[in-house]
Amino acid sequence: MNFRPVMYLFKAPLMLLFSSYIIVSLLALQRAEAGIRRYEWEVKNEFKSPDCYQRQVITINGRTPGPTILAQQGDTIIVELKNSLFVENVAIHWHGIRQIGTPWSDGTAGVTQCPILPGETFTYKFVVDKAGTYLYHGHYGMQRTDGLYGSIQVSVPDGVTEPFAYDYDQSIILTDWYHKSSTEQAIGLSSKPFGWIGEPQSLLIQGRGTFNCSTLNSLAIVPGLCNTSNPECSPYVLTVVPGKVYRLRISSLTSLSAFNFEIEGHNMTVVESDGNYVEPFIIKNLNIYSGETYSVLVKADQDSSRNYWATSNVVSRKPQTPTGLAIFNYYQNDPQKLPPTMPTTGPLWNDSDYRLAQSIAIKARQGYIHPPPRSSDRVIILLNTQNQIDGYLHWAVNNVSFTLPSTPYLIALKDKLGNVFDQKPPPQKYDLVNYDIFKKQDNANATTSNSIYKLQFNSTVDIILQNANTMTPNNSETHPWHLHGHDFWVLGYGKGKFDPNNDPKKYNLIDPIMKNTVPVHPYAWTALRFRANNPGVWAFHCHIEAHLFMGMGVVFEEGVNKVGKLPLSITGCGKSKVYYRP
Ligand SMILES: O=C1O[C@H]([C@@H](O)CO)C(O)=C1O
Repeated sequence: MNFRPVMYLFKAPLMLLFSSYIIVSLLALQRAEAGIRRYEWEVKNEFKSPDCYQRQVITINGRTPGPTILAQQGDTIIVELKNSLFVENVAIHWHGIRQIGTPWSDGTAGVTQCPILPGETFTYKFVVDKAGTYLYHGHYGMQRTDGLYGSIQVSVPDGVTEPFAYDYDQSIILTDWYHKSSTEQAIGLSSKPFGWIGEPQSLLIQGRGTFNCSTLNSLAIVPGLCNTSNPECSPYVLTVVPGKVYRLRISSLTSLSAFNFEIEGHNMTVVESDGNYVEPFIIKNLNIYSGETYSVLVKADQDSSRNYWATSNVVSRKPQTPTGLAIFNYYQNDPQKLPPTMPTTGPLWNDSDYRLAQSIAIKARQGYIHPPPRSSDRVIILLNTQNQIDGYLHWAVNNVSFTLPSTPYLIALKDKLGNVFDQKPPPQKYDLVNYDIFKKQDNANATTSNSIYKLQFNSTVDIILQNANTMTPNNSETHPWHLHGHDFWVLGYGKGKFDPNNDPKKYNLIDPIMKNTVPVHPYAWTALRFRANNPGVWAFHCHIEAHLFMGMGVVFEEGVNKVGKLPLSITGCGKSKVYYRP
């Protein structure tokens, strides 16, 4: 009897099993590979005309905004960043990414790393652990203002669906734009007499705006410098197909301005903010502060025979900058065809109640609520003020204006490099009884310091941001505060002075949204809660570029002894350059 066919009968399934094993393994390899997103970026100085006026900007691979990072939850992002700037250092912060286990990749020069020197290549490597809308931008000096920024879009893992449906997904970054470089701005801010940056020259939507060249002072006119027919500054166009739903990931990386964003004739349903699902609410226009991100759903359900305006308008400060314009273009109309209407002008710039109401409306989405701890272990009240220190204008928190040490905190603390910064802890609160937040104050005892708050690892911390009058009578501004390394619960907002005995009773402990950036409104307070459970050193600061530069920030340390071995690549400045010499 010939057994061969029988053998083959056994062999065939075995071979099938084996080959399918190989295919599955190969697929698995591909999956593992697909989980790594590698980028090579070159950061350069170039001339560009984002609003038709040519100035020096900072580009990534020739672009501002830089390339969008598209990733899936759980992916590892590797960015090899070559600093080809002529004379400036650089660092890039991954805004909204918590950097769990990789605090050295947060990209905050002076806090988590030494800045990257010209000619050097630095590798950022981190995991995007939560789906949502995030950003990246320069975090050295005020380089974000020079156009060094972009979007990070993280999608849900395979097999998971979002709690809302849409047909298309698009990131749109809103900014304000200055004709002076960040260095010129920084010189003014740190001079005597003080040179304020002033209001922006134009507002950009996804890196494009239009400056009215005819308003240039005749002395400033250099042929070709301002050219409205330059294609670089043609308005941003979003082409939509009638009947389709668009998820627009609207974010703001302004230097100074708070915005109101609107798409003429179209409602928006807010569904996500800073990487957290929002209980959907419908709005005509969106107030958005620097450092915030929102996903809104927009249905292209209006008259498809015409185009519509998408606009950004300055709110909270008296607008002196023309409306930012983009075109919401219904497919098959000419994308350049201007809408037949006047662009929308937004709400009254000084209607803070309107903005406060929208802040209060934001709640966590049902089914996606992360309830906060019922109580906290520590309450830190941070009074936001303007001050004069030795004749220089600063911003301060509890009368301490923040400065950076030359040795980054993370290296100094983790590797015990000694007292490279002021060891006296900054104040936990201000004089709640006597300080009048409604009056211009001298704040004569204000100082500058690089001291930090040390938080007990795993403790629950409440932060109360208390706004006050500036050094201008009858003036209080809006400050968007951004926390690195964490999302926090937004427990409440209130007008006037925070009352530690009664206001906490009104906190929302049921369905507060978690965010990483939140505004404190004029003459008002905002209460946040977070768990100090991410080993590292984290900045918390006003996201207005000039205000941070003027000292409006603090730093938190938590569980630094639990941080893994620091990569050598983050060292090389301050005391760390001596320490690591063999
Ligand atoms: O920091 C600031 O300085 C100016 C003004 O207060 C002094 O010129 C202003 O509007 C700020 O926000």
